[in-house]
Amino acid sequence: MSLKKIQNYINGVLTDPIDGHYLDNHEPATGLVYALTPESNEQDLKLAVDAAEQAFPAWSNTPAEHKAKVLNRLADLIEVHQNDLAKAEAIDNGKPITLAKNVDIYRAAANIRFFAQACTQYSSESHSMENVAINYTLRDPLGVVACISPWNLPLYLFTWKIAPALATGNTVVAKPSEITPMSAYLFAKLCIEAGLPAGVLNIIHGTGQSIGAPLTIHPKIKAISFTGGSNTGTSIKQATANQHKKLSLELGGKNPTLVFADCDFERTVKEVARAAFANQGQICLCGSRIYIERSIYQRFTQALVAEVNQLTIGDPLLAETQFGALVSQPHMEKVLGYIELAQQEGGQLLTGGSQLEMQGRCAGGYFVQPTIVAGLSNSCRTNQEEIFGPVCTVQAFDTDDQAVSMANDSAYGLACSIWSQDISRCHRLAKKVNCGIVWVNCWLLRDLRTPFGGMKASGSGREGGLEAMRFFTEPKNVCIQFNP
Ligand SMILES: NC(=O)c1ccc[n+]([C@@H]2O[C@H](COP(=O)([O-])OP(=O)(O)OC[C@H]3O[C@@H](n4cnc5c(N)ncnc54)[C@H](O)[C@@H]3O)[C@@H](O)[C@H]2O)c1
Ligand SMILES: O=C/C=C/C=C(\O)C(=O)O
Repeated sequence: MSLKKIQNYINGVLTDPIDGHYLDNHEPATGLVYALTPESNEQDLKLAVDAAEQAFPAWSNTPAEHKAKVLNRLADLIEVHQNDLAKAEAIDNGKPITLAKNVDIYRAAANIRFFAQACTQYSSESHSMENVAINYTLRDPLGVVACISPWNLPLYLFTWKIAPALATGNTVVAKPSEITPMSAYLFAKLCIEAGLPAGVLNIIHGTGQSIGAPLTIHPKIKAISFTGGSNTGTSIKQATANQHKKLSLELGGKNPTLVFADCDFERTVKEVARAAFANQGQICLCGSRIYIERSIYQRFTQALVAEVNQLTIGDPLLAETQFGALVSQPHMEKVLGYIELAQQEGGQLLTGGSQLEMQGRCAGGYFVQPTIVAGLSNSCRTNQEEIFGPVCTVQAFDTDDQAVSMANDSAYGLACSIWSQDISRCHRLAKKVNCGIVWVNCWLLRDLRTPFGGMKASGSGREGGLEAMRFFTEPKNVCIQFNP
């Protein structure tokens, strides 16, 4: 069987990489190579950046209504093709197809629609100095911007960046993860069908080393919106330090979940399990450090284990599957290594702990049991390092202050969830936890208008809603004095 070759999308055309180099693209559920991803080089990159540069004057002067029309057409096409896109995402990433359809693909269309509308409503501020002068603030697009995205929510996080970048009049060179390139490739075809002008969006495939790093330091790139690991974020910061580019870095997490005795018990068990294990724990927002008030610790952990043990684990392509495969063999090995470490550090497995041997089509897949570890202190590596897989720890706390200090005892600061019916307590703690996103009695509930991002090693800058519109534009104040 000949393998499907993914193509770059440069200047409005699907193109093969110039020197013909490809990487194997594995299906995580089977371990088999099913497609080839371009390992593009700097010549491909030059074509993409030049195309974006040439497209910038016309696109940046396109009326908002027209940009909105094209973007809405793209969102419509995502919806028309939602089943195919969800299937592609499940094959490429290993995530359950139902999750792909209801979260990844649904939200990809929603992102594009949101920013299509936002650009028609975005207006600049003015500041009157009574009868002396008026200031108004221009918000101009930046030029050619880079959008670099990871493998865990491939199309969703891709559109998370390119939708606001395009809506504000920038042109884009985007690099999806080389591990999950398929949905971005299919998306390129939809861009052509939607009539997005050539060069406005260019999608270039390849590794971080061959394309990611050269893209970030390219002198024509004015801003970088990056989602990925904290170490990669640091490299980008260092590599671009003397170039004065605008940077938005959405990085890793090691998110605390705080469960109080007065929570709505049954619902909290279900949601805390979902927060820890959705997408096999491969969401930067997953709650992987679970802190439980001591009076309910035993009952809650037992119920959590029971909840996790009844998850339907299996072929990502089956509608009933709730828990699929990890994204790659190296990632699976990393996660299994952490499970080993957790035990060396003195942790006890309450459930899980091993690779799962599957039957039939999925026999060679990268499946790891959802794993819950107890008995570890906060300071051990298992509780300090991002595992980014189906592994969480449980610990007991006695007081609100102790819960906050355990939550904040981390290099990361992305998200926290708090489960209690005492809303005053939730409000008090929400102010005290050091992270960019706090969910109270919910997790991953998203309003696209809200600021999204983290503190400390979880990144700098915010995207989402107005924050994204601001990131992708340069404010320029114009002060006009009236005739004295
Ligand atoms: N904060 C968030 O919103 C958020 C969302 C999703 C994932 N993440 C984080 O992403 C990580 C998992 O994703 P990953 O393994 O794909 O991350 P990664 O950092 O390895 O890769 C992310 C992207 O950056 C590219 N890249 C790699 N090295 C580069 C370099 N030197 N310069 C420029 N680009 C480079 C990759 O090819 C990929 O496209 C986890 O740490 C997770 O927490 C964060
Ligand atoms: O893995 C990271 C998940 C990011 C999610 C979002 O950006 C979002 O929910 O908007």
